[in-house]
Amino acid sequence: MPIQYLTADAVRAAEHATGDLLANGTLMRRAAAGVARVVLGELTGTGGCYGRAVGLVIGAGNNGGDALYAGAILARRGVRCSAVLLAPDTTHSGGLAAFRGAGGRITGALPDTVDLVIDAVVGIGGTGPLRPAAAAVFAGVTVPIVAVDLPSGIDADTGVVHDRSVRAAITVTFGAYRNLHLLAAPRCGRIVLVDIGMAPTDTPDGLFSLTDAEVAARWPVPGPADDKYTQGVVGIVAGSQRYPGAAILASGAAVSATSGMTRFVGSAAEAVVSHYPEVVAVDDLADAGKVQAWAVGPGMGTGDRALDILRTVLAGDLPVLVDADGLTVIARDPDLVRGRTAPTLLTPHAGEFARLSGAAVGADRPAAVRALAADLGVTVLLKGRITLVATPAGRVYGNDAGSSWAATAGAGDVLTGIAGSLLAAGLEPEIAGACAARVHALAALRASGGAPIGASALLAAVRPVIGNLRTAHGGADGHITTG
Ligand SMILES: NC(=O)C1=CN([C@@H]2O[C@H](COP(=O)(O)OP(=O)(O)OC[C@H]3O[C@@H](n4cnc5c(N)ncnc54)[C@H](OP(=O)(O)O)[C@@H]3O)[C@@H](O)[C@H]2O)[C@@H](O)CC1
Ligand SMILES: [K+]
Repeated sequence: MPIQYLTADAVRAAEHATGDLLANGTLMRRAAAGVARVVLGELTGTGGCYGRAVGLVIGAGNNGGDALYAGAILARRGVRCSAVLLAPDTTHSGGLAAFRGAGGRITGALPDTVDLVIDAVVGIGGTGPLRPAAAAVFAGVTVPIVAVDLPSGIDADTGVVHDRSVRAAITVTFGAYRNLHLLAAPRCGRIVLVDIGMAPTDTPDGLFSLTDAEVAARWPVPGPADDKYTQGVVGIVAGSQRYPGAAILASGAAVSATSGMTRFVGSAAEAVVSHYPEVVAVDDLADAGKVQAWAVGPGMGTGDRALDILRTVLAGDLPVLVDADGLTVIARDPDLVRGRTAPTLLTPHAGEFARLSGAAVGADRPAAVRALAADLGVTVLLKGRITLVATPAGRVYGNDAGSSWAATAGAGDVLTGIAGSLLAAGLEPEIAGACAARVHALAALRASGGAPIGASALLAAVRPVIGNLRTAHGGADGHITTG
């Protein structure tokens, strides 16, 4: 099952659906126990709990209540707990009584020496940046911060990171992930999901991510009856004689991502074959031969020839991926793709997205990518540190790349080749996009090892990453016995 991320409203609905558990405070006690468990684990791992000092920053709502109950548990375990109350008149009363009763102290500011700080300013009820008083409390904090539900100052639904916001080492959340845990993953640190006994319902048009196990399970693998044609032949249209790089990278990625066959169309045919002799490369579309999907656009130019190729390919009924220069052509004439019934995947970066939609992506990335997908009636993959793939029906798959090393020239061409080959293998466009984004990100991480990389290094890591994913998730191939 994909991991689901909920909006604040959906979280509240799921909490309310628990009935008594919400009303009698059981959910909050469970949430607090989860926070305390994580904090105790951190303290234990860094020298022990007894006598250690923890500071709590408590806001006006239930998020503060979670932390105060957690503080009570910590205090009873010998942790010295001090809480700063940002809204003393509206502090959660039950939590405050429990905290005080267990020996917790209320202070005007965080003590100079604390081992860890708990951020309980706001949870899903927060809006906007940290207010100045809250920001002032965090200003000098250098120790790890454990965020309750979310790092305060980050929008729960859009993941917008306001200029005054918390950067957490660990985020402890409850019952289900919230949108920001994907959309602002780099600010959340390690995310711990605590089971509090609420069961969110599946929202088809929600936000999801694929687990590595799912990516491994969906990756096309040739079966005993397969030959080079049956696995899906991808046709790459990219690059030019003058600029062969995009052609080579996209074709190489297609060769690496799936077994079977890659065709190439373009004036860089000779250069492509010199790098990848297994590619069947021709200059003209008319000579291309049969494919099961097209991946069109990187470095192909934006002139009449590009328009002709796109017109021909998009008029057919095969799956088509369009990237880079191809997107510039489509931005001038969106009717080329609008209403297309065969699977169609557009893979813009932010600049290309703005050209296609007529406006910058803006703060609410899921909303923007959903709107463009719905408007054009095709699947849209918006590149970025958090790549988002939206279907016209509004379902979004996100992938946190875990690093930004893939922000390098030519990396997009590699993504085109991977996703194009997955389309040819028959994956739905949103799954092809999500799986390609995941493997692309893992390849960047593997290739980098902490140092800058170019797209060639990323491409070279694609095959080992797929192999590792499959091995790690039960995709081992048969073995040969001898003797
Ligand atoms: N329901 C349950 O039993 C369970 C709930 N759970 C927990 O409850 C959390 C949701 O609680 P909630 O709804 O009380 O909202 P919450 O996020 O604590 O605070 C909102 C208040 O803060 C204020 N405020 C707003 N923006 C601000 C800002 N930028 N900077 C500073 N202050 C700001 C604003 O108050 P104002 O000052 O405007 O009066 C607003 O009313 C949820 O995330 C989870 O942790 C779990 O225990 C599971 C069971
Ligand atoms: K918080």
